[in-house]
Amino acid sequence: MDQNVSIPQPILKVKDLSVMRGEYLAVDNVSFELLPGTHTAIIGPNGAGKTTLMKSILGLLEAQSGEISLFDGTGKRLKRLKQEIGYIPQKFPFERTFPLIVSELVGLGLNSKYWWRDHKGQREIIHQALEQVNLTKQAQQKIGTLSGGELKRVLLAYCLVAPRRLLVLDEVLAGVDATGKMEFAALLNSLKQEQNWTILEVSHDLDLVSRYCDSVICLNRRLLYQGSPQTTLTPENLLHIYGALVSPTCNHHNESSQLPESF
Ligand SMILES: Nc1ncnc2c1ncn2[C@@H]1O[C@H](COP(=O)(O)OP(=O)(O)OP(=O)(O)O)[C@@H](O)[C@H]1O
Repeated sequence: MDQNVSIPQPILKVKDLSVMRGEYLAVDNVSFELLPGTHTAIIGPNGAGKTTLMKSILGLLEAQSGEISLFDGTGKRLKRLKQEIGYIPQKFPFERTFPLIVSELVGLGLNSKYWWRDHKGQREIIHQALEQVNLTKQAQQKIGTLSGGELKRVLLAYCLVAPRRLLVLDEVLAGVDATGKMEFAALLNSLKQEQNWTILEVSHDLDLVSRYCDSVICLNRRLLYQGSPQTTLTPENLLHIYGALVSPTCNHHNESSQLPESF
């Protein structure tokens, strides 16, 4: 065996995780691992515990039992490493009259690694992030005036201004139009391929999941299936997961040549 070949270590390990929401066991004994540079979707019906699982991984909800190991970090080190996680929540409630403009919101994503830069350097990083999500024209716009889809892209730009190792997205494409979804998926794909970002995404869009994700976690409180889109998104499994006949419109995994070239 070649001693020089390094086996990639998981960036995230979840073991026997159970999480209560009030009196309700929302996540029941779930285990999985994520390898760096992969894009994984969590799918499942409403109320399946997807958001609960995400929030627990991020340390926003306490687990009842089980273990979560992120970047192999513990204690203070883990706190610092958490800066390397980008998170876009399902809901982003804010006061719409609050006088914050797009570029200011994106700038809040600069973590301590970039605060030492002068204003010009910071402005350049913010500009590049807005360019990546195609929102440079909205840079001076008040955040309360953005459309739902634009706000999602601003939040992605917020994650892009600092180097991340893990991007956690909770139904980030809900409310984004068809072109926007394709562009979003293309950007995620390039972050994964060119910068080795790991992406963990809750999604109800089985078509996009089947096109762009490397692996799928099917959840309904318990982890029902895990594997590639081809092996998990079968009609039999989907009937079991959703209790109804649903299917991705087609199975086009690995058709990455169809991705738009830039956002
Ligand atoms: N604060 C809470 N108190 C009690 N129960 C809660 C609370 N928050 C969520 N739940 C319940 O926990 C379960 C899991 O909720 P969760 O939001 O994780 O589901 P989900 O899979 O993300 O759903 P969706 O696809 O609808 O967003 C649901 O039955 C929900 O009603």
